[in-house]
Amino acid sequence: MVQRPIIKAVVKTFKYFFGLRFEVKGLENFKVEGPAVILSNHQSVLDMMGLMEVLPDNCVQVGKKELMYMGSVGLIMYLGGVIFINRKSTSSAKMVMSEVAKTMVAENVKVWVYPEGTRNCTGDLLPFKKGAFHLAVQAQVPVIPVVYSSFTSFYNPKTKLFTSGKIKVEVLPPIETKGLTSDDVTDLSDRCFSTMRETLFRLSGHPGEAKDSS
Ligand SMILES: CCCCCCCCCCCCCCC(=O)SCCNC(=O)CCNC(=O)[C@H](O)C(C)(C)COP(=O)(O)OP(=O)(O)OC[C@H]1O[C@@H](n2cnc3c(N)ncnc32)[C@H](O)[C@@H]1OP(=O)(O)O
Ligand SMILES: CCCCCCCC/C=C\CCCCCCCC(=O)OC[C@@H](O)COP(=O)(O)O
Repeated sequence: MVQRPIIKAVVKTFKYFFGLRFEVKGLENFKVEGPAVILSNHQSVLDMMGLMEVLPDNCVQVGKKELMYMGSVGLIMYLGGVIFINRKSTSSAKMVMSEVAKTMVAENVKVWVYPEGTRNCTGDLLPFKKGAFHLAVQAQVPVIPVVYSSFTSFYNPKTKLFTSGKIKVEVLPPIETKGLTSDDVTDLSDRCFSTMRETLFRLSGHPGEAKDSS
């Protein structure tokens, strides 16, 4: 898909306009052979810049179906291969995800999912939805967590705070799912949640947590 690198290159440039800097660690963790499910925290539309900053080749994202109707932006997402799901219908979303489990393996594609299922700019994580973990277990592919530090020091839509800022990004080591079954989904989700929350607090200098000094 020739359009994906073009979308990535264009969206990446938006950071200069918004005064955002990214400091990325762990990109080598994306170098797993074959498909994988990538998970990340989701704070705001600003995440689209963070997504493009690290997006590996051959990777599509899962998005809510309402985004498809956002005019030309929806069309660009469609052309970029975004998989649209209906969050209001668990059965329809599950059906789409099980198709994705088959095609990602057949076509060697990585799938990026926001397991919180919605934007959340509180400086913490929302409880994870299960879809991404069922997907990884059904496809028997690793899960790769990616964590972005909290935006709260420079971005808060409620108080209309929006200044320039630095976002720390860490791509964590892959977590294998080979041999896991649907009975293991809750454990897998809990494990990813704890690891990602710990990393979020470390990267953001959350009170009571060791602040990342780099
Ligand atoms: C110039 C401009 C250019 C712009 C270009 C930019 C391009 C980039 C675009 C990027 C798009 C980004 C979009 C971001 C979003 O839209 S985030 C919102 C959408 N994403 C999600 O919602 C993903 C996370 N959600 C899930 O995974 C959910 O689980 C979901 C599948 C949607 C189902 O929702 P829900 O029912 O609310 O979830 P639960 O997790 O509570 O599940 C209920 C029970 O069902 C079981 N379950 C879930 N999934 C499966 C499955 N696949 N197979 C089997 N069973 C499943 C789950 O275990 C629950 O049952 P139990 O309680 O465990 O018994
Ligand atoms: C003041 C902020 C202005 C920010 C503009 C930043 C520009 C960023 C680059 C890309 C252009 C727009 C792409 C739009 C994609 C929107 C993805 C998104 O964030 O969808 C929200 C969805 O996940 C969850 O929705 P809800 O939180 O449940 O509703």
